[in-house]
Amino acid sequence: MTSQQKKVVSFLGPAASYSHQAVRQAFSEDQWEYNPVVTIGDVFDVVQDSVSPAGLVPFENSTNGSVVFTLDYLADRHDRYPDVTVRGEVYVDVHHCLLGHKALHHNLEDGTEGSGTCTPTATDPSPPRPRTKPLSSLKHIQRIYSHPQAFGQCNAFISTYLKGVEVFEVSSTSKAAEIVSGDTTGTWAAISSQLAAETHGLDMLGRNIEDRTDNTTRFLIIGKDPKIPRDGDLTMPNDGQVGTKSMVSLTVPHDSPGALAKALSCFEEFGLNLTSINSRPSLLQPFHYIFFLEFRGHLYDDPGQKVKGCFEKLKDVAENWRWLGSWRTYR
Ligand SMILES: O=C(O)C(=O)C[C@]1(C(=O)O)C=C[C@@H](O)C=C1
Repeated sequence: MTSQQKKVVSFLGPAASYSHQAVRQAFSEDQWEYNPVVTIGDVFDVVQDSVSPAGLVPFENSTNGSVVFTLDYLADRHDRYPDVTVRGEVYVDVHHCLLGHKALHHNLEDGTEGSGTCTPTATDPSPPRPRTKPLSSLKHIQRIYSHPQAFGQCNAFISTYLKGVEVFEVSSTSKAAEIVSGDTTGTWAAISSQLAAETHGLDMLGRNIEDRTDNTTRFLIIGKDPKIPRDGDLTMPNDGQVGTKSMVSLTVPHDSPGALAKALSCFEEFGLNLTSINSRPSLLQPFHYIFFLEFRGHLYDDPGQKVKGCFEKLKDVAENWRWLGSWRTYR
């Protein structure tokens, strides 16, 4: 297939981000052109504006929770993304590395000294133990760069071995590696992937520095036309499907006792199993919320009319609600 015939999938770049790795898992490079963009908002923009029929965004991490940037775009408070729907999901095992430049006079003992435990304080009497030790001295490190999500997944390592080091939040983990590759002082480090170390020729100062071995990020595939990517367009096989999921966002009358319970009972009534609930400020009034519900079921593969039945009921109890997509799941 020539590059002109390929469809475009957009994701949070630059190359070597975890989003890029998720794209490689789900979209064959034979059929898809990979388009790294700068922010999660850019992914929504190019999908809504039909520049790209598919996009991929991080949604939640098993250690650090929801990716609030993505929830905020799905909340679509300014009606900027009326046609964007979720079309699929991809899971990536996330193993972070500390990347930078080894100290010139490097003494291994410098980096691994201490008991590997963080000092207990009044606010954190039993701080978590890091799973791994640095691979070389970190005494020279003065700055660490990464995506806010990645910092939240490596608390124990940072608070034990990089205490007091200045933290810089950037748009992605691969952006962090790119910035550190341009460092001429040799004192900056990035929390990023093994692929980013190879891409930017950085030294590995720490490996598997995430707090938990089961650290996993779930990404959502978004599209505009519900037929793209249509079943079978993805490299993900049709076989191996374990079920379906859908997502809705909703607001309920704030001063009506039981309003949220009534909305949730619509799912119970039709035997639809909820798999996640998130909320973000609605920004209509302070401390009012928009809720995001995911459940097992598919709007267009709905033999018992359960999803349609639930949505009919939801119309009566929700103030506002929106179907945000239905997709097949593989785990
Ligand atoms: O920065 C990246 O590499 C991303 O793809 C973003 C992101 C996220 O926002 O969750 C993805 C996976 C990891 O959890 C850390 C960062």
